[in-house]
Amino acid sequence: MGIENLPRTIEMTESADGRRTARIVDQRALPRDLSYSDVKTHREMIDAVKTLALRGAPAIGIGGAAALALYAENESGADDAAALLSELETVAQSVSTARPTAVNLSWGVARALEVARVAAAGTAAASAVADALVSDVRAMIEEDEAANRAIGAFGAELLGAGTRILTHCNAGSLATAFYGTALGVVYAAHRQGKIDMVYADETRPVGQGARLTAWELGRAGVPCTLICDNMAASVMAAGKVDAVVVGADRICANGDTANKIGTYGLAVLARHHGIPFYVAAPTSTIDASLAAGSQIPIEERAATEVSACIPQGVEVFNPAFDVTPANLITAIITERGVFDPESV
Ligand SMILES: CSC[C@H]1O[C@H](OP(=O)(O)O)[C@H](O)[C@@H]1O
Repeated sequence: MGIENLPRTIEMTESADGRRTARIVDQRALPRDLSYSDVKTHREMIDAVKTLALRGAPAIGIGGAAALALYAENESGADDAAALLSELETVAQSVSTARPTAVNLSWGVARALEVARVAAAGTAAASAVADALVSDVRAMIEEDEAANRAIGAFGAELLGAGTRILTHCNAGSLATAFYGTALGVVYAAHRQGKIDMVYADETRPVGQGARLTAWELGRAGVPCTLICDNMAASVMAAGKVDAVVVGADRICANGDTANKIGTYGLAVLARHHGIPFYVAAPTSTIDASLAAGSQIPIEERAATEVSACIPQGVEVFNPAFDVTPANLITAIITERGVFDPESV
């Protein structure tokens, strides 16, 4: 067992019929089945992101860029580079708004659009633009894994022997191209023999912790105890947690951080119990255009995610994320190093 047992979350390949394909792990089927979906159009990618087949901030950033590459290779009938670029400007709008909170999605789409613009400036052939888009998605995948391994290394330095971590949702290999951010810290520290236990919050309502984090850690051979979200306080009070490490979907200029709903509560609990609270994220998750967390758009999802049996006439509130203020975050771990939240 080890991280080599983990699947690659997204890869650009070709299907048997020769069409360009983004092969993704269909995370909706885990932990029951490890199955893959072959995404061939930008609308299929939008659907994969909206339905959480592909999820996790860095992973959907790569998916967003792949959507433009798939459009260019499989859908466009443009006669030349200029016409294709014009079509991609429209496609980019629909892809980048598939989910509002993780800045990585719009970051990945914007990067792809710039790759297309640069390619189109140097060629009249639409096929050359498509090739450039596919190549850059592959580069993005490699860069993301490298960033995660750097985050892991920096994060592991913060932890001592016998560390017990609590984490929330899935900021693991499945949320990225490979290796993960918060779980990247866990994997690096585990390799150094520092991890005694990882408490994984189930993470209501969609269960990314139970379905994905516990599955990943099991395959990687990392000790994991699954808990309900409402057990985190008691586990901390019992002195069983040495550090909380979570991912992020958007980090503002002042260090306020959006992450899976329930993260803010963990930060308050950690502060009450004197436990360090770390956010692990690549710099592509930083949105310096937003001054503070109050400006972060918070996705609200379907009521049916909360419960299958909702009494007639009962309202349901299902925000998928919340914002942790910078003053509750001990440090933000990026591929460039560890930073105070206010100076990230
Ligand atoms: C490193 S992934 C960041 C972030 O994305 C997850 O949200 P979702 O499962 O809805 O895509 C969760 O907030 C992770 O911490």
